[in-house]
Amino acid sequence: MLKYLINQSKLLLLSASFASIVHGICSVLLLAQISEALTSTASDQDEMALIFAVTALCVMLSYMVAAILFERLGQRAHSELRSFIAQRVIAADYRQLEQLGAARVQSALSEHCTRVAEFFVSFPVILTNAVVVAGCLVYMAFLSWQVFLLALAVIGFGSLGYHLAHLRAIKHLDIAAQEQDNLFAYFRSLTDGAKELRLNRDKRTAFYDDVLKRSIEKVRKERTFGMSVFVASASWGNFLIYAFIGLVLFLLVGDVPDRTLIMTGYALVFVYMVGPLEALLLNIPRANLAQVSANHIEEITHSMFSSESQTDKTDLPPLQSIALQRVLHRYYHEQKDEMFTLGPIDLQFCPGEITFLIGGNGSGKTTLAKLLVGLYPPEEGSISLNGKAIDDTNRDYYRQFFTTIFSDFHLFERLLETDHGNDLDQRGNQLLAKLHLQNKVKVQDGAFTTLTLSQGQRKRLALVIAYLENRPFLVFDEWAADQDPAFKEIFYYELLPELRAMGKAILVISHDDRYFHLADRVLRMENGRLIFDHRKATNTQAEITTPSVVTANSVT
Ligand SMILES: Nc1ncnc2c1ncn2[C@@H]1O[C@H](COP(=O)(O)OP(=O)(O)OP(=O)(O)O)[C@@H](O)[C@H]1O
Repeated sequence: MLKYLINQSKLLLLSASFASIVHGICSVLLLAQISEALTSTASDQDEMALIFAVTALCVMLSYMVAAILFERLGQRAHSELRSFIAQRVIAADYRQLEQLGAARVQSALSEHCTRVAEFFVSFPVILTNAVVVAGCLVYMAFLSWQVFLLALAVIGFGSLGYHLAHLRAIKHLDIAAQEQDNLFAYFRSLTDGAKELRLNRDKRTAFYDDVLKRSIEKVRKERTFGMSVFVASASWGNFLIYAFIGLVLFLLVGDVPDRTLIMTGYALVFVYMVGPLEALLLNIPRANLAQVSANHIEEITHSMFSSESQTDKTDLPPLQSIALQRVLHRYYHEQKDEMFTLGPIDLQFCPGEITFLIGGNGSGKTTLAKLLVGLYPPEEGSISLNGKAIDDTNRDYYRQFFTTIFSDFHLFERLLETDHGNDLDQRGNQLLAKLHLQNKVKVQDGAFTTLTLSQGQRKRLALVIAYLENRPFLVFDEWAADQDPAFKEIFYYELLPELRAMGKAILVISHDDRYFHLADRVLRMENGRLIFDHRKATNTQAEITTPSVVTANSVT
């Protein structure tokens, strides 16, 4: 992931890195000049002052350029990551997304993105300071190769300790990153379960103490431990620096004739080098944290692969038929080690027909609807549209034939269809009046004026959108369950027949047995199997598996 971002902004990164390196080199040159000025007795002071001034100017300018470029890089990385993840989420197979869960996606889009973007803030600090330290070492080698060799030995020793600490710390940061995904799910429960938490004190206390607080604590503990290991290793590095300075000043240099002069030179280099070294040691953990987040984002986006080709805008041909042949879908419940199997199911749908899908809770009605509309690809069997088989290459195209209102439907504030023409507001408001919502909400500039409505009213808004979308096949999953009796009548007696008259194919998942007689066809499911299929128009009736389960009287 980091590599991808680095590749995306290669030129900017190269320029920023170049500016950082120039900054590091100029800083070391400045040091060399200070050292020379302190120890030399030369008479060309004016020339030295001029060179010093030019170098100082370069230090300032290169720092400014590097900082601005890296800030731009950080912001760009942040926005690119967000767009990248959002696009992957949009394109991902629906089932993958269901399995991944909203909390992990939220966590990737917010916290992990921020941490990766921070890499671009710590990167220039690391780069500049690495150059300063390297420059100081070169300067040291210039002063004495023995000291230089000792410095290399200390760096090697320090790096080994740092590497061992790194392995340990990363393990804990990984655990914290995983727990953070759970934490985001609990944060959602804070708002989604606001009513339940207020109504039940024990539940509220248990949720806060045993779930939320525990998770917050776990993230804190793991992250603190991981970062403490890094800080401890940074202190170890710090100690080594001072041990090195002591060794050089009191043992290596010894009692030489020019001791004061040599000591002044070394002292200056050391004092100058300590700051950058500390900054280096403290910023490397931040880069590591970014790497952990980048790995996490990669893992998440990897599990959101898309097996389908996306559809370009196409005009849909008239719907003639949709056929399901021996389609099958399984859900595996890992915790319970249980499998729910839907199918194999054979079905055919035609335009201008109202089909009711009925059956007990958990019998598989919604799952069948998801298979029918192409949200789930069949694990076995096939689906064909107008005689043409549907596969990964045309499933997105196939889905464009449907408008659905599932029980967990989502309303977008804007009417996002692109080809509504200029009269969108007018048509939207006419439909709002038709669905008795004209006093509650309006369509203005292609958007609803409010979505703060009752659940029944929100479902009517979803129906407005369904009318506007004007797709050939409509699927209503217990749409009327939240409607008052008067509007239920309107839905079943007026709206459904009107849609049928428009030539739409309609699948209504319903428990409203008072209206079953209005259907052209009734399907009943039980335990993932279609056990009853009755078509009124042709008066054909098929009891598909166990005839004793349903009697024709129950649906006619
Ligand atoms: N996303 C999912 N992941 C795993 N299992 C699921 C998922 N959705 C549904 N199931 C399981 O599949 C079975 C059928 O569920 P489905 O929602 O299709 O039933 P339904 O007939 O629509 O029920 P209801 O009338 O209560 O809405 C259930 O036993 C449920 O546990």
